[in-house]
Amino acid sequence: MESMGVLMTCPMHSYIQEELAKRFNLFKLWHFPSFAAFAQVHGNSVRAVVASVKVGVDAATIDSLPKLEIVSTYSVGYDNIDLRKCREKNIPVTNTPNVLTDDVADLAIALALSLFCRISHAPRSDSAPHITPKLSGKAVGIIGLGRIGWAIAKRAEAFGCPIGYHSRSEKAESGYKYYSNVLDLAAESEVLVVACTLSPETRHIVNRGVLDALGPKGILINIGRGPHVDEAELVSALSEGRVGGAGLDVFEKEPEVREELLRLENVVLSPHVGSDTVETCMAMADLVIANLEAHFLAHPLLTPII
Ligand SMILES: O=CC(=O)O
Repeated sequence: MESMGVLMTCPMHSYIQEELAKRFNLFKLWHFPSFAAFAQVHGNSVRAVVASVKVGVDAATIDSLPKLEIVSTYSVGYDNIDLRKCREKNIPVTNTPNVLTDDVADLAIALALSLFCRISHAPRSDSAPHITPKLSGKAVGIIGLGRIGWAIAKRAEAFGCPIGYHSRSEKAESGYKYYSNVLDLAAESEVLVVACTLSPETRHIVNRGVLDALGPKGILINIGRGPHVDEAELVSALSEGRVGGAGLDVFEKEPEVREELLRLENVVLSPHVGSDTVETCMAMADLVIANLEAHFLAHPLLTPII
């Protein structure tokens, strides 16, 4: 498959770059001055695009690559891939579900623990008492009970937390309390976790009303996508003490992070690293490659979205 042209949209973990380069004719878009400059010279050679959360694939990119056969994103989320255009052109799209579920769920719990226990604010000496709320037993509300939401629920259950959730439909088999309305879920939660996929319907699913329902003792954890939360409203709610705290791995205008969030005391931030462990980066890379190989060998795709 060495002759198959594969375009990476942005730098990713060195393992995926090396493994793709061993198997395909790899183009690294960031080595070119612009996409237009790249497409003019190599556009006809690209049979596959490997995207990621940082740089997806829009309609114009797809239209500029006449031989494009498949898009494989090195992420579980695919909100930055133009699925409508891919459908129109019969281009399959794959993602990397399952392999990153544990890491993202672990990070959600880590952010909650860090906020409650104020780990990064703990004094170095015992000059001042460091007494904080505890996570164990707090009511946890999860927006989106998919694979990741479910894994977060299992972890929170181990902390003795009662679990509620909101999703498009009830999942009675979970045994958790279902809320058809996010406001009601927020009102009954002490920890509200965003774990749904981003779509026009879930954009700003956490708005001023939801933040006020969560209240001054509640904390918000977002390991989904930045635009799930109305960030301007979150900043106001945090500054005015209308919400207790926030643990955020994702931001509305990544990679930018609002100044106010960097200054607030009741906030813990991580730079969209939910799946960035060594093991998971390798597993995600292997899945991207397995999908590309399956496609070029005309085998069934492992994790198709469309
Ligand atoms: O955000 C991370 C992913 O979608 O994989």
